[in-house]
Amino acid sequence: MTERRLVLAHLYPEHMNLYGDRGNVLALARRARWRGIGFTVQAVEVGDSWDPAAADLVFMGGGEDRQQTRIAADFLARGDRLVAALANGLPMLAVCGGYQLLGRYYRTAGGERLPGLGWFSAYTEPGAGRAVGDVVAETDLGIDPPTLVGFENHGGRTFLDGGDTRPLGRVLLGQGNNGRDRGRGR
Ligand SMILES: NC(=O)CC[C@H](N)C(=O)O
Repeated sequence: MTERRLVLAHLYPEHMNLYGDRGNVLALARRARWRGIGFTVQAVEVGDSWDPAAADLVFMGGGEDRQQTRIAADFLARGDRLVAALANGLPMLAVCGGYQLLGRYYRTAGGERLPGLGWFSAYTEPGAGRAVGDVVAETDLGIDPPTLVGFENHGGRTFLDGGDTRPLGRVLLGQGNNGRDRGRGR
């Protein structure tokens, strides 16, 4: 029998780990173990060579503006290959700062514009004050109950603006993408 094995690429674990985003990787590793699936985590930091096509899953966490600014150019340079792999069906979970940089751009609280990969049609502008606290969103993912529960901590307000980009859920509690349209994630 061939051994089943998943390779997860964890992008920028050193910088993009604002509030224990690494826990997502630990949960996936544990779930794989329960199912007898081998699980390898490949950490990818600024300057590391990495071929997205060799990964089965990609994870990227969030970061403060300073950390996000540190990794932004490196992430953008990986854009063509990563977007090609995503278009080819590679699943990616991106939290907050990682998610923001998959849109067209993220503007820091200090006004710097960090270009994103443009994988989906969205942009992020700084808001008045940080959105911090618990979030509950209702999803169409077909899960029972249909609610996702999490924690948010972001200064940026993300707006989905076209194409088939749809939010992950409708916010029942908290701010979500921008505090206005009730969307959360993508
Ligand atoms: N939680 C985060 O990843 C924060 C992302 C970004 N620096 C913001 O404040 O909006």
